Amino acid sequence: MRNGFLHDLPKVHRSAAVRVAEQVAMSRVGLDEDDLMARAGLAAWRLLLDRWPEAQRIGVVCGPGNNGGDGYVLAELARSSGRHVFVLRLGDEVKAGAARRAAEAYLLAGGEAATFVVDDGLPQVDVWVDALFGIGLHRALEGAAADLVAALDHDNAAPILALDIPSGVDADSGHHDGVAVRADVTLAFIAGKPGLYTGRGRVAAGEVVIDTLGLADHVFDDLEPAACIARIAALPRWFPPRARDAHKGRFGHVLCIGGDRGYGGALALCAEAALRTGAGLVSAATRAEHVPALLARRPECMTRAVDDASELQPLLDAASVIAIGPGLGDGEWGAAMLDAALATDLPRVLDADALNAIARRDARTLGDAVITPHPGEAARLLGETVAEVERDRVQAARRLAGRYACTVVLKGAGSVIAAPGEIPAIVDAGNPGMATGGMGDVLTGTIAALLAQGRPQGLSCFEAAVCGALLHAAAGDAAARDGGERGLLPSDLFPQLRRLANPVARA
Ligand SMILES: NC(=O)C1=CN([C@@H]2O[C@H](COP(=O)(O)OP(=O)(O)OC[C@H]3O[C@@H](n4cnc5c(N)ncnc54)[C@H](OP(=O)(O)O)[C@@H]3O)[C@@H](O)[C@H]2O)[C@@H](O)CC1
Ligand SMILES: [K+]
Repeated sequence: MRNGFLHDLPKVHRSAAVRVAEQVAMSRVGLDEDDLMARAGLAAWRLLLDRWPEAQRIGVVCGPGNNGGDGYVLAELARSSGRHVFVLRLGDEVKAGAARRAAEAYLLAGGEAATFVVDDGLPQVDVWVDALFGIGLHRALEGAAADLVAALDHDNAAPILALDIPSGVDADSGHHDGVAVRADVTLAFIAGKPGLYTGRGRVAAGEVVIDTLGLADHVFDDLEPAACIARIAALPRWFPPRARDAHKGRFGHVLCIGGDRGYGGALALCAEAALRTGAGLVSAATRAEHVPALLARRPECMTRAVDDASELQPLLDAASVIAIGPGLGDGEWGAAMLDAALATDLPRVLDADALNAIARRDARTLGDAVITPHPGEAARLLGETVAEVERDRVQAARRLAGRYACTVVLKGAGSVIAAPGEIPAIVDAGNPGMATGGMGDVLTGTIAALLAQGRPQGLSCFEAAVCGALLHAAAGDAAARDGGERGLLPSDLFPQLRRLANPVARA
């Protein structure tokens, strides 16, 4: 792995930044709103033709703003290409300017349009285009807009292409109140928006395609990105082949601590993930009763019985990175282990019961650490509700990173990684099959192993967290392709972790 590799990741921008970029482009290049709308409508029509070349009946739902304007441009292109096009609009008058001109051009050319009436239902079409609302949405959908979105959800079997953002989704946060279009494909204009990649917005967007509308990157030069997007395409650059003269001491020593009585499995998953992600050495410190099972399962892991913190000390002395939390429990034993781990200055990954303990203690000094909360743990760590965390996952991860002065991986659909002073990253991989017990333990071991291998070259906690969260999600996708999402086990990720961590060797 190389330092600074995150600089290459594609960036996404909030809607306010997109509007500034649009103004910069218009003033520098001499484009106007109609030009951009014409480009947006054309890009959408081309994508529709590419994805659904057989579609003859095309329905377009058009809202009152410029997102609707994009829809009218597409409708006219489809109509003039001989397709049967049907525009459904809301009762509202189309906003003056480019959107109204696009609507008038479609209607003057003889295009069909009707106002949506809930009792009439939806016409049968081959594809729907969602051009109700884009980045100008400021409130939850209600009335006819909500009824139309519900009809698209319940009374329609045709695929949906959303323009810019699925209507009802907040482009910046991905939040919606339960009423939002669920698209098969979303074509984002000018730049990706964070809300397309995480939380509910990720689910609503389906596949995301970006069209810059011909605007050069420099229109964003002075604008702080909202996040960068980590995709599987980055993995080969992050995992170059190992030096031929490498030795195990070069790849760090991960010490996994956890597995109070009755919780040995979580620690076994964490330790095996660290081994499969390429740590040079892996040790496990756990309750005596788990030692035989762990040794039998993975003799490569140096498993030790630890009853009190004094027995842990020699293991801490030998380690280069700590992974603590899986199966740690909420008893005195776990608390003593956590105290001993936090007393070192070793880099550490904290998960599960370690996070619950930290939330109870209100500790604020985690040092060189990665924490990997799911939304429930994040809510406890922040003293907020899960709904508050999920309403804007990027901001919640940033709040956590600020509060605990460490790197945060907020798990869930589109995991978000944040750290003080870093542009947050969103993982564009993973699937619902991964929502199962033990997946987090694998993530903890994966990140710890990357942290160990990066040292002493200086792979930061943030870099290891982004790389590890992507590797873990991509391994989950590969495992799901090989047998399906339902019934996917955390241990199914192990062969995939190894395969994905060796992309060059594989090619
Ligand atoms: N900017 C660019 O670079 C480019 C932008 N382009 C396109 O324009 C889109 C942005 O267009 P936009 O600004 O006109 O906003 P849009 O999303 O159409 O909605 C605004 C309208 O909806 C209304 N409204 C809002 N919420 C509502 C609600 N809950 N329920 C009901 N009504 C609601 C709101 O009314 P208001 O609240 O202001 O009274 C207003 O009338 C963008 O996503 C992209 O597709 C491209 O053409 C190319 C370049
Ligand atoms: K839309």
